[in-house]
Amino acid sequence: MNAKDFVEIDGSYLEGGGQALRNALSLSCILGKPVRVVKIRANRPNPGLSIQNMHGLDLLRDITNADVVGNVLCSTRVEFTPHTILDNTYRVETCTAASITLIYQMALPVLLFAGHSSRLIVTGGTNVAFAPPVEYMQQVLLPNLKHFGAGFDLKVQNYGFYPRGRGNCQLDVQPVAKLNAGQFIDFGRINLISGVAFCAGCLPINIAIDMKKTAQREIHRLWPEQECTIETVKHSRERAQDNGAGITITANTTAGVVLGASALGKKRIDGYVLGSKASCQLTEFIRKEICVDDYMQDQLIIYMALAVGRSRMRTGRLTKHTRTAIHVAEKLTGVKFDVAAEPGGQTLVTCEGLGQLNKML
Ligand SMILES: Nc1ncnc2c1ncn2[C@@H]1O[C@H](COP(=O)(O)OP(=O)(O)OP(=O)(O)O)[C@@H](O)[C@H]1O
Repeated sequence: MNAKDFVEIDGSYLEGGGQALRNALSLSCILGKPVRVVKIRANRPNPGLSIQNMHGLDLLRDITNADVVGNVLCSTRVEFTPHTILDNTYRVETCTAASITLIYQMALPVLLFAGHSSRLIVTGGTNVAFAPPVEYMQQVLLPNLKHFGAGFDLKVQNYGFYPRGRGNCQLDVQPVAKLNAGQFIDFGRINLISGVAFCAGCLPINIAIDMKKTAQREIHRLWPEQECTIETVKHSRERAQDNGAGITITANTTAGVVLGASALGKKRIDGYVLGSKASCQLTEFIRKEICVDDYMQDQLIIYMALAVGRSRMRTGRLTKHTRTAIHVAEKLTGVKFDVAAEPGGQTLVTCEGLGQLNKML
């Protein structure tokens, strides 16, 4: 491969985390364009490929039978030349608490452009810091992806937490002929707030109950009449071997908006603090009447770039993650994102997508 045949992505740009690498590699596979990612995760305390990135990279190599240079731990430079997208059952065993959802974040868009359905079984962490909790993927990403005509089925066999992981999930993906343009413009009215507060291992169910009560109190303080159902769960030993606790809550509106917020227990777990953190985040999104929450923003950019037609999302201030995702998508697809600040403090992001068709169908 000639040096000039690679599209080069600077992994230190803006956020400088793993997301630039994930988006660059996913787009490389879908578009069939070789990429070179340099200065990988330059702004992280431990730069270069993380274990999670390595597993994701190897997975995409297997899915597209790609030629890869630089797929070793801590590598700051990778060259990736994809071939055809192959549907199959893929297994990834991270043997750590590497985020399962971030590995899915990388592979999901690619498998949507396969010829048949695929299954992706991954072991690692289901609820770990700096990554979407598995409940967020099920309750927030899935309904948001439906706006693009895409979907998946995600089953959690085991929950896994830092440091040992040992979670296990199965993702089933049906391919699409194309992605529709996503419209996230009208807020509508809140019709349901719901969620799940969990604990596992030696942690008592009271922690989950504290999370639930605090979150409900915060919601009812602002909207006394609002229905807010939060399930409390203590995962059995069969389904979660280690200690862990967290809460994910979502708000659904009459216009089909789904916003999510979460909190994850770390060393000293206080159910009141976690419940308050997640509910304050969610109420902030609701008060701003945004249609895409702060975490979903960056995760939707790749779908907007590939869709047929003009996608629109009304969101809050753009995060660095989102601006990074836009930069990578523009560089690889050639599409242009328009970002406009709105008087109410919201931001309108629009993009005429590339109109990528699934060549395998
Ligand atoms: N609490 C959360 N809820 C939903 N999504 C989250 C949450 N925390 C992080 N994310 C998402 O996880 C991704 C994290 O990307 P980032 O580039 O920061 O990865 P990273 O921390 O560098 O990890 P790595 O380098 O190991 O890939 C982003 O898509 C972000 O929106």
